[in-house]
Amino acid sequence: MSTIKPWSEVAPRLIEVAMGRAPADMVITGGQWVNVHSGEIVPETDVAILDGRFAYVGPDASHTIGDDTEVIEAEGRYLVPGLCDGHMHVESGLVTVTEFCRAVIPHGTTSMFIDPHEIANVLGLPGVKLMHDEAMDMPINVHVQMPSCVPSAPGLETPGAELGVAEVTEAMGWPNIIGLGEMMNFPGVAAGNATMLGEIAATQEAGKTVGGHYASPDLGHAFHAYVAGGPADDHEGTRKEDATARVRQGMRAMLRLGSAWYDVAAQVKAITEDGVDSRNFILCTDDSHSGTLVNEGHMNRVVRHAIAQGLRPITAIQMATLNTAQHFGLEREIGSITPGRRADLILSSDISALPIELVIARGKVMAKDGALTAEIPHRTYPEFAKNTVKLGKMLAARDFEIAAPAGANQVNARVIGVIENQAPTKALEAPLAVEGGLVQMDRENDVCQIALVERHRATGQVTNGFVSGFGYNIDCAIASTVAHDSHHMIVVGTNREDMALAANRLGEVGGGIIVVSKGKELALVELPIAGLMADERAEIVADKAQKMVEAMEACGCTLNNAYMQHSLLALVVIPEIRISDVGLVDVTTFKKVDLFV
Ligand SMILES: Nc1ncnc2[nH]cnc12
Ligand SMILES: [Mn+2]
Repeated sequence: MSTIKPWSEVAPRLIEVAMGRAPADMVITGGQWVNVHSGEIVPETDVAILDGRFAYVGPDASHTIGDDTEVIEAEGRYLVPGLCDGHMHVESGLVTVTEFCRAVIPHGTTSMFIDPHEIANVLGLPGVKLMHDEAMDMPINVHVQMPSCVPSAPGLETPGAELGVAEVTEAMGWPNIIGLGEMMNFPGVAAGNATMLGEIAATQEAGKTVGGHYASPDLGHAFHAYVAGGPADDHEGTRKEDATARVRQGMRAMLRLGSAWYDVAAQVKAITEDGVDSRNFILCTDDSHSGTLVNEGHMNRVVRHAIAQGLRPITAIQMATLNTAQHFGLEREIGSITPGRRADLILSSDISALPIELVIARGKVMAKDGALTAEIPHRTYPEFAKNTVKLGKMLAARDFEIAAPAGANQVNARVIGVIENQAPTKALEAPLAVEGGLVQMDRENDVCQIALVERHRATGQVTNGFVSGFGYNIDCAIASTVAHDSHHMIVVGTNREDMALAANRLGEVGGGIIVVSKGKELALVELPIAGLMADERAEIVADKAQKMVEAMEACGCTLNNAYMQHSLLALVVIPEIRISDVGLVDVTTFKKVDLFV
């Protein structure tokens, strides 16, 4: 258990160190202090640390050095506060909280704000508690938001569990809950839905932060009503005006750079072009899969990217440290290198390229030059969190057949259009031929089938539809039990026998992602925990995921991080159109729509 003593308990000893009456545990000398409070870079600064907290930050800490003090010479390198991810889903990394932390600490991440609504949709409150308890044992600060929308859109999907005001109220009493997870049911808020407002009230009464999710381009009355309802931030903006609107209304604008959501560049223009105050902007990742974590980075990648868009380095760093801490009411615990705060600090020789050369968390050296140097014990998950894929029957090609209306020899079908590097989809229509009473795919025009296979209640139910934009051009099928947010199983394919094979195989292994073609398994990423996560190291999962990506490419896929798009096709709270166990959902009207126009 990695505990951090409260400031009040450590204060007397911090004073002794600052006065030179007692030795520090650690002193870092001669750094350039990235002061996120004043916006300055203060040269020749020393830092003294005791009991995991900063005791002294100033020009000379020699009076705090004792015989057993560990002295680290910064030699003019930048002293950067440990980086914070303001909104993320651990499950999108395909690994557990422990393995996610193991992967991101070397990138300089020392605080994470996680919304475990993914495991909540599969295992309910017990699943949230599993990740909440695991997070408390981490050597970095992993704060948990209580999921607010399980289901994400009542009546439009049937997840494996349901959460409401009672569960939120209970969780608000847990020690590591920082607030409410993203309030995705934005039409419900605008409609004054009692459950949504009850959850928000329970959060506010507990003095905690309400996370938002307003995934709509409508900045009119519905947006104003949403803000009035209480959500305090939002990460679903994609345009400059989205960011400005949120900040003007007193929300924090969370700009995300995930594996496949590139929403920083457009929105940061509100600051760089229009001069909007940056203090209410926060950087986050939302969804990073294991390959991104292992090969590109985590919050260091987001900060570098934000600087590359023209932000002053200190502004980008504020958006990933102090701004985040202030948003969650933690500015006196994390987010800056100042006395009393948790001693989370990065040493870096270049404030723009931000190479992460040393990572200190809670006063302990955790990583050097990109490699973890501290031990983090492996976490074993209980049996109830496994074998969560319940298909109820062996699926066959006929389960994926789409019957045409009687007598039709052509139909006009609604098609989900995926958009590269964006979470939203396009609602398309396509003329499709009918043969033998069955609607045919149109590989020439990149229209293949999509199916949602119900996997929580063993109903054997399959909902079929069409999708476009992946580029698959041979007989193949890709199936995944990571299918935000209800996490049934999404199967995309050009061949119905392959679709059945893919689905049945995932049922056998307890969940994951699989690519099959012409009856052969090309790649498989097993995710035994809730069908969402592996309890293996991120490097191993990333390697398997890379083979999965290459297999998708071998099937003709040309999309960047197509797996991420695949995993969002059931997310009935991001426009324009999604597939659900209730059918096709128009997410601009929040209504079920027919497959044929
Ligand atoms: N951006 C997002 N909004 C809602 N649910 C999600 N699950 C993963 N990413 C999400
Ligand atoms: Mn969201």
